[in-house]
Amino acid sequence: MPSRFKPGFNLDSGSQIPHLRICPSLKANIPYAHNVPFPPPQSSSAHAESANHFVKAFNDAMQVIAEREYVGVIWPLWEMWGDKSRKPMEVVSRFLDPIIRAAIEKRRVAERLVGEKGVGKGEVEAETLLDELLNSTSDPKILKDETLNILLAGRDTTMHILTMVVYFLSMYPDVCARLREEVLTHVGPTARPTYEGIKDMKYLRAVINETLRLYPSVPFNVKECINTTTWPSPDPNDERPIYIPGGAKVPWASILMHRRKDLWGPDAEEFSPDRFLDERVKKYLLPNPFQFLPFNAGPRICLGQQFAYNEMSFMLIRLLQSFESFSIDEDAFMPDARPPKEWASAPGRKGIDKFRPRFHLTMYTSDGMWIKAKEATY
Ligand code: HEM
Repeated sequence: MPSRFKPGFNLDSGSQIPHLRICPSLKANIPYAHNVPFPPPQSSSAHAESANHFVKAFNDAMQVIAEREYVGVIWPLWEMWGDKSRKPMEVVSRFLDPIIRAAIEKRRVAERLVGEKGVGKGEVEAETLLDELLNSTSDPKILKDETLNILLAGRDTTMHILTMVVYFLSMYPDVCARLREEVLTHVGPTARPTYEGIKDMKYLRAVINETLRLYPSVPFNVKECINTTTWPSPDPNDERPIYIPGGAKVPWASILMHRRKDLWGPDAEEFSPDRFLDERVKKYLLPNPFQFLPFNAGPRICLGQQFAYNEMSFMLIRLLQSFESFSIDEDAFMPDARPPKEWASAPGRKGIDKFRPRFHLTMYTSDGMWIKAKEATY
């Protein structure tokens, strides 16, 4: 890992989705900061290029979809002269379609072989998400939709939180040192983290949760009310309920709820992982667990929640085994990815943080997060 990151790295776990294994994108070029004087020559292999185009087109398509959400039901008027998602989706399809066709073909061959040996269909061992999906269908459209769905749900969300954890570790070296101590005590400097071991790492979970609280990957959400209903008034002195007509769209923002001082205490804007471990749990969180909703709740709760915790923990343990501290490389940020100067005097995180958050369907940092990492000496 350290050798790959040698000249400075842009943490983009999204390009390393091991569970999907649909794009061998580690072959794609690692991005270099705009101010690196002598970036090493970039690979121009066909695969590197198509993986880069795919990532860009996928992001562009999400931007279009997010804009449609902002505009609301009249979005088709905005696209009277053409479907804005068409071009990026063509690039996405050019990348994905051959992978899906190859997977279907591979499955056909495998099933023919197991059939000849007398083993039934559906018993082909699934190694990847696509393999698993192929156990249920060979319809290329469904396979493509499901793959893209999981790519969006499972890549950008996890990528954002990993990026933000590393950002917070750079901002708060004491948190980094304590977390690294936990990693070395529980896992050691080189051993492979296990599911059981990760479960015992309370501080790691607290760091991830505190990051999910302050910068949730899905900061805004909107649900549609199917039937007319009423909600209790949020004002305890007002007994009159709020009328919600059937079909009404109800937007809500976990990022605002997660930072409310009445719900989290006077230090709600501070990065303090201990709030998930000390007396603040009893005081603020336990009486009202629904105030912490990075994965939403109820029947549409994130299906990948546990997977995500595990994946992020694994990645962070591996990172902290290799590196002992991090610092933000402010000069490496493109000028428009830095927070505007006037934000410095703003209250709360806006005045503290050193990057400019962006949002389409999920949160992200434009131009990545530029961090310097100090290699571990143990
Ligand atoms: C930090 C990581 C993640 C966060 C913060 C996150 C957050 C969320 C949220 C807020 C929703 C609900 C959206 C809504 O209200 O409609 C959701 C849904 C979903 N997530 Fe995640 N997610 C994460 C990782 C993952 C991963 C790794 C996967 C799969 C590998 C995944 C799969 C899904 C799926 C399939 C849904 C849709 C569930 C449904 O509509 O019934 N998520 N996620």
